[in-house]
Amino acid sequence: MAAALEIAGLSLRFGGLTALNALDLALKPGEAIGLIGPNGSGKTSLFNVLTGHHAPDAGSVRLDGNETAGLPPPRIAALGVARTFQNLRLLRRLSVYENLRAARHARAPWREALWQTPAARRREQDAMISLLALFGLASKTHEMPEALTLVEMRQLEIARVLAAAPKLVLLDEPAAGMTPAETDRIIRAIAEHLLPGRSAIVIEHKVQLVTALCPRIAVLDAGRKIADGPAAAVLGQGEVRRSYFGAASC
Ligand SMILES: Nc1ncnc2c1ncn2[C@@H]1O[C@H](COP(=O)(O)OP(=O)(O)OP(=O)(O)O)[C@@H](O)[C@H]1O
Repeated sequence: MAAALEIAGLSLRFGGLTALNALDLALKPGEAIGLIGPNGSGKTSLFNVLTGHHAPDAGSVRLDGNETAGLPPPRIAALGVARTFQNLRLLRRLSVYENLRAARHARAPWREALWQTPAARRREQDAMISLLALFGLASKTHEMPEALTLVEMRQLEIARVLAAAPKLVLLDEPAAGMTPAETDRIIRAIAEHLLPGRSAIVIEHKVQLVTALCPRIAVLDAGRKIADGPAAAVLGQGEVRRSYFGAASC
């Protein structure tokens, strides 16, 4: 089966610091992979290259066979890559509904946003409201993001990703700051609404979330991939346990 995402020999440097070092990683269509590694191991840098926020120093990124490395972020978003951020990036001056609509139009052609017929605008409104309802936000449509709880903000971020109808989803610590019960809720929302039919990379320090969502895990350490395979096997490897969980847990 052709890869949905194929990363080969990817390197990214910041001056003398190598954030990504000759990284290879391939995802099949519909595959969800967990990406773990200690702080500073290059996880967010990889997302930044995949979304076009950093141009790599070497290597290639192919999305459905199309080279995307070095393209600007709007071009990559238009090709179907959407992400969430570890430190939420909601549009604070826009309502919940407007946040969702802006995310949809980040992928849809601008002409579509400008020249919508009243019927098309109504259809879009209905679709956006249904999406908010999926994430338990129907009663918050006109609220500003600051009025939401942390879980609601993260639900909105995930709804924004879904509104962009992406092929590849990049989730950066979607349960950061959440209690175990809240983490369970977000796991359910991601599993039921976001992952089906899409490829995904999930960065997360919480093993509970990674193992619930991702049958496969890759591990980065100092910009290199040190393990990649079925979740249970990878988490059981001595090198991974030493690098990720610290010597105490070995
Ligand atoms: N814009 C930047 N300029 C300079 N150095 C950077 C920049 N972004 C990241 N780095 C460095 O690149 C390395 C990889 O950082 P990155 O944020 O990708 O790691 P991470 O695995 O996502 O870490 P964390 O789990 O703490 O978010 C780190 O040493 C970091 O300090």
